[in-house]
Amino acid sequence: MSVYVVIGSKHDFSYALKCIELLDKFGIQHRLFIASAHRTPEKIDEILHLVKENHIQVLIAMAGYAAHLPGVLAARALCPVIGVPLDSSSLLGLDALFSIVQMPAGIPCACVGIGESGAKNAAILAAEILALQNSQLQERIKAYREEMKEAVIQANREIAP
Ligand SMILES: Nc1c(C(=O)O)ncn1[C@@H]1O[C@H](COP(=O)(O)O)[C@@H](O)[C@H]1O
Repeated sequence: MSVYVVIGSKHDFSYALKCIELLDKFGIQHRLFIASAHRTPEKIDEILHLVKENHIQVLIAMAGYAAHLPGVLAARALCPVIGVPLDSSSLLGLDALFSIVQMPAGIPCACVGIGESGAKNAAILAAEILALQNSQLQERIKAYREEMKEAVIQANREIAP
């Protein structure tokens, strides 16, 4: 049970961390790569080779600007790819969002929201996909939701004890 996380630049690292923190919480193994469909197409080949060799079931790809990285990975890998649009450009992630979400029919790329919450949701969505075949992981997702619920209940107690 392992997920590869690919970021388009070292400058995207803080978003990758948010995602990886949650993958760790769910006990999902992961490996992080920095690779760009534009700048390092050879590195993409290398990653895709590892995806196949290691039977990776989900890929998470994060990029800002014209975010071709998730779509290129989706075109070449058979497993689901979750794209995370990042707000690194002056268009605040709208450019990346459209690049990821508007894939032509035939090559889907899942797309979560822009930035940090998207990075977190990508990890949770990956966990949900993997949990289809793993009841222990399903239990961890349930526990995570319970934790969130508790946090809201606690916050209510604090404002209206
Ligand atoms: N969108 C892509 C791709 C790609 O799609 O191949 N490669 C890098 N990038 C993005 O460019 C932004 C600026 O990168 P730099 O800060 O390195 O110039 C990053 O947010 C990266 O994800």
